[in-house]
Amino acid sequence: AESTISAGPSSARSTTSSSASPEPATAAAARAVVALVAERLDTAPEVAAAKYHSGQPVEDAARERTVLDTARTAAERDHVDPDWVEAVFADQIEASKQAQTALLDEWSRYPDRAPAEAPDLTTTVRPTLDRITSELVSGLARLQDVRDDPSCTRDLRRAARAVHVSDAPVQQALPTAIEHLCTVGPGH
Ligand SMILES: C=C(O[C@@H]1C=C(C(=O)O)C=C[C@H]1O)C(=O)O
Repeated sequence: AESTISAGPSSARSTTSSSASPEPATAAAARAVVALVAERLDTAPEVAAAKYHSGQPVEDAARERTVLDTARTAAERDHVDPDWVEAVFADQIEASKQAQTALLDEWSRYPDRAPAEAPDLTTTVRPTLDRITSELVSGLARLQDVRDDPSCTRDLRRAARAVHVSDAPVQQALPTAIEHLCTVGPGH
């Protein structure tokens, strides 16, 4: 049956279309970015495992510079604010080190909880991180348009609460990882 649009008052069409609201776009962009942030942070146990077995320190300043430079270059290519992208990636690095430090501390106190094996950092984990870098910059290109919206922080927190990560030290580092994603709210 064809629907007929009656001119009666009960079916009066609203002059404001629901698609005019910025909210859904903000929520969707926030969810996509938080999923990538969580995926990146969830590599911390593997990175920590590699370092536990190799004895390498958590911090690798040269690698950090490479990560930040790669993110900046991708931002410029995708027309995203490079300073914002660099600040967001600095948070990702900080959050990863926070989770790694907590895990290594736990494993040194309770060696039976330490992973028996570790993936290779250079050939396995870092290539994964590099793939996420480019995906995250694309996600930030979408979030950029709504990062000033008052709803950005709320949508981000909501997405962060709903996201699943592997363990408590990773979960605890999430607030650090989302700190500068929106231009209003925490950190501003
Ligand atoms: C993840 C690592 O640990 C630290 C965190 C980094 C990151 O999040 O990209 C980079 C270098 C390290 O300071 C790593 O060594 O690859």
